[in-house]
Amino acid sequence: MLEVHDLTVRFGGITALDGVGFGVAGGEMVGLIGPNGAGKTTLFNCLTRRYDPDAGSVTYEGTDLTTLPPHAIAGLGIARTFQNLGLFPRLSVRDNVLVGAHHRARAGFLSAGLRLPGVRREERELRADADAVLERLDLAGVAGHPATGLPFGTLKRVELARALIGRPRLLLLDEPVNGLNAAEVEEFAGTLGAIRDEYDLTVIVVEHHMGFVMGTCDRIVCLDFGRKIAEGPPEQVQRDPAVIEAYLGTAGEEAGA
Ligand SMILES: Nc1ncnc2c1ncn2[C@@H]1O[C@H](COP(=O)(O)OP(=O)(O)OP(=O)(O)O)[C@@H](O)[C@H]1O
Repeated sequence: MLEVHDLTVRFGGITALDGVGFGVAGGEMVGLIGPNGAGKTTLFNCLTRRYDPDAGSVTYEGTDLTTLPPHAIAGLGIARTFQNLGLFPRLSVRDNVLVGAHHRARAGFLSAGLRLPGVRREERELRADADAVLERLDLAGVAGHPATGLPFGTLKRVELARALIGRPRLLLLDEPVNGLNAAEVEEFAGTLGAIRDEYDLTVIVVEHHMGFVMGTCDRIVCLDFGRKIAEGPPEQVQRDPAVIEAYLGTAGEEAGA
């Protein structure tokens, strides 16, 4: 489904990604790990066209993403969540979720302004979809509540709901369990596993919480200083000397164990 080939991104003197390559098959859940500054978010930003790579390619179902404008990404079925939540504090939970469906709305400026019947039908459909996603993620009770003031664990689920309403086939999760307590992490892992099947998703997840990554992912790719230093099944990557060395000194605070 996705083929990352020889991807290189430089910021001035810093090489954030240095010839990184790996593939992701449809239906897989791949964990992207590595110490702070390894290049994980930069890689996500290349997949969603926020950054232009200096070299390399990203092929998604046969299309080279690097040739497309950023706004085309959602329409291809790629959605992401953000490490620090990208929600609008004053908008209700439902409206925050609906923001994730913007590329599905077909109505133009004029027909929307005139509120033609087709526009009203489209709005009804999107609202019904939003309500279904909210219900599925146990958010129906806070649908009308502004995002501000809600517990962090709830906001993380709102962020996931907003990605899901875009009907993605490839879901990119940036530190989805960061800041959650142990019980919330376990619950999120269970929800994600179920949703992955229900929505037929392929998932790439960046996460420092090793228990979560190793327990939920089929395969792990580990970056360090912009390079891929290991790739394989969780049990193999966990034992990889290069991975252990990369995490030495930071393992205690980052492992989230
Ligand atoms: N827009 C930018 N301008 C300059 N340098 C950047 C930019 N974005 C990332 N970097 C640098 O690129 C390197 C990789 O950063 P990146 O955020 O991708 O790492 P990461 O693995 O996601 O780290 P973390 O786990 O802390 O989120 C770092 O040295 C970072 O400082």
